Amino acid sequence: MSNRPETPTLDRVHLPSDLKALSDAELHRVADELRQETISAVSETGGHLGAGLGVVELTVAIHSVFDTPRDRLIWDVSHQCYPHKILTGRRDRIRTLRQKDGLSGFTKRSESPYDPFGAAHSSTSISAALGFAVARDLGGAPEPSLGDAIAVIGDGAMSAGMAYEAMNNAGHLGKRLFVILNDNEMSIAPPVGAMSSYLTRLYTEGPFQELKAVAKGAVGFLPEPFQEGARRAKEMLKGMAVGGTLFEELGFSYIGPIDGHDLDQLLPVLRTVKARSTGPVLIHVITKKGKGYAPAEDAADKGHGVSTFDMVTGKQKKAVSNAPSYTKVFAQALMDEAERDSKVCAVTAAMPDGTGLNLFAERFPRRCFDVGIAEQHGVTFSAALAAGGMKPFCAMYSTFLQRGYDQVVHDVAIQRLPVRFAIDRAGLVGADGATHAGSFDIAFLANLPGFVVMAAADEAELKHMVATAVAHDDGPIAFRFPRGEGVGVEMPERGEVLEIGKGRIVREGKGVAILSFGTRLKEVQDAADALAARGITPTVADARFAKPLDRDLILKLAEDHSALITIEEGAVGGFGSHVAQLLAEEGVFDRGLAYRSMVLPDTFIDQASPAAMYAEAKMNASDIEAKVLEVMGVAQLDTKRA
Ligand SMILES: Cc1ncc(C[n+]2csc(CCOP(=O)(O)OP(=O)(O)O)c2C)c(N)n1
Ligand SMILES: CC(=O)[C@@H](O)[C@H](O)COP(=O)(O)O
Ligand SMILES: [Mg+2]
Repeated sequence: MSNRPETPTLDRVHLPSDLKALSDAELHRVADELRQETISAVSETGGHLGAGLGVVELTVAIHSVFDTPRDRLIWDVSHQCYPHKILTGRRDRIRTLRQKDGLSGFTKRSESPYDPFGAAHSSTSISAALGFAVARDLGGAPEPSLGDAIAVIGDGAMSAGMAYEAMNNAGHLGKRLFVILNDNEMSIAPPVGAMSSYLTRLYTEGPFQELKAVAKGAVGFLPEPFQEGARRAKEMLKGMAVGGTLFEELGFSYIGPIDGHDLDQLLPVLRTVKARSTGPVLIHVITKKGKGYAPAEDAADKGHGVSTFDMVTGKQKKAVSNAPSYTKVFAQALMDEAERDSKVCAVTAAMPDGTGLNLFAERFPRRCFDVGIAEQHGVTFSAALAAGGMKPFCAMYSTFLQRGYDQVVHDVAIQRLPVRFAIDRAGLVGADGATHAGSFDIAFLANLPGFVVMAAADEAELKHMVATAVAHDDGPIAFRFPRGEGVGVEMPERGEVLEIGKGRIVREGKGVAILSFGTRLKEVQDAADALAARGITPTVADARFAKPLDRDLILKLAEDHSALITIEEGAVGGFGSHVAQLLAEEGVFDRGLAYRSMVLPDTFIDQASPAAMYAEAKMNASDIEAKVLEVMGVAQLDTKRA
């Protein structure tokens, strides 16, 4: 397979409107070439491969039947949108995916009119499609004017409550709306839960084969698709607990299941629903994640997320690691603790591999719970596990915990329940960009009464924080750590229980103190080394806790130095804001302390490498060095104290 495939038919397609001039036979060729082009592009960029390969035919069919961008097409999560981007005028930039100044790996309103609604967190597509449908019917008509609304949502995303909230509302409103359920029996990991089993039953039981046969032949059910589809679905469900498909109960016409890789099924079904439908319709499409590329199809994760790879062998080019990843350190530390304490248990919301809990699940299957994409439920479930006497570790990415925030406040914090939040992907994450940045958790947790909020400065600190969290039974506690590998520090045999609300001095200096919260500590140390060459020797401290603050340490640093700088991998409103509040309340500013806080800027930073993103945020070692020089300039260093 050459790295740049021959794509004579795809080359004729610059925009979706070009598809309309093609015969169905030519559309088949477009789909085949689009698949090769997607594989080729991702082999150079890395990214989300399997999901896009699974919707190649669906993408061609939707764009050839519907009239995008007037018809609003909304991809749920949108990690499957690369073929869509290739067909919608972005093929010339597709090899810049997920890179600085390149195309986003997700749909993005600012990138193209063919991306009417951005996404990257799951299960928002039906709500968005319904909003467009209602805006259309109310006469809201920005350019291009509003046509149909189509949501494509995966079976994994259908585990989240939000999808049902939207369907409940859509069924009630009865608006013309299309939901395409892309069922590939995969989330990132194999999907879990009763809903997943339900979907499987819809097509694995006998009647599906019958329906499939009807669909394959003369597509005989099409003249009256809704009635026939509904009738068959009901037949299918005879003997099951419910009387019709769940979707019908919610007010949708149900069509399917149909083979999502067969354009001869997809095209007539979509043409028919477009011509005839008046209300909400759910089209249940069966696909294969990774379809058409053996290394993806054969992989356990179906090629969900890959680094750059060799197209012929599928072998991914992974960077050599110098230290264990924070995720692995967390998982290992938690397993060690669980070995000693049978109350330790763990909760993930559809991210077992990403959070390292796949390892925990292998060792302690009864104490590990994958709740599906259901962060809200995951948090409340953890709260009740804690109320029931267990020691739950609710392991979530910072960005996804946002979805469970009310539950964090209402179910955990107010009830002062000892849920342990292991917050992975804290700070800027790189190629996934702004939607996945873990920017806000310090701010949204440290303002909650009774919460303990920690950030690990390195992997040894992370191990201590896991031990601290196990021991802390008096209310909620959170610890955050970033994506990627640690700094390579020596690891303690066993995590040590830290004193709550106490930081540590890392190096003694004078004049300026830098108080770090989290893994910027390494950059701070590098900056301090560089400053030493100029004869400037800042004190460096690791706060460990944003809540409760180490008041003694902070006030002592303020007392002993002329200037204080705080730094954290989070947005304004977090650690630095709490320090500033303390300093103000204690009248320290009145006594002339120069204070600066280094936080993420008040913008959403687009995808790039984490280092480039932190450079944009002005938070790398050179920026810290510059900040020290700046603050020394304005501090008019008190020589007595210096
Ligand atoms: C709220 C939220 N939680 C978790 C994720 C991480 N995530 C991204 S894709 C994915 C699996 C989605 O599965 P599915 O919807 O079936 O799509 P597929 O990849 O199978 O096409 C998960 C868990 C997310 N994007 N959003
Ligand atoms: C689309 C999505 O939300 C996930 O696939 C995410 O990109 C995974 O991120 P990590 O690579 O950091 O696990
Ligand atoms: Mg899926």
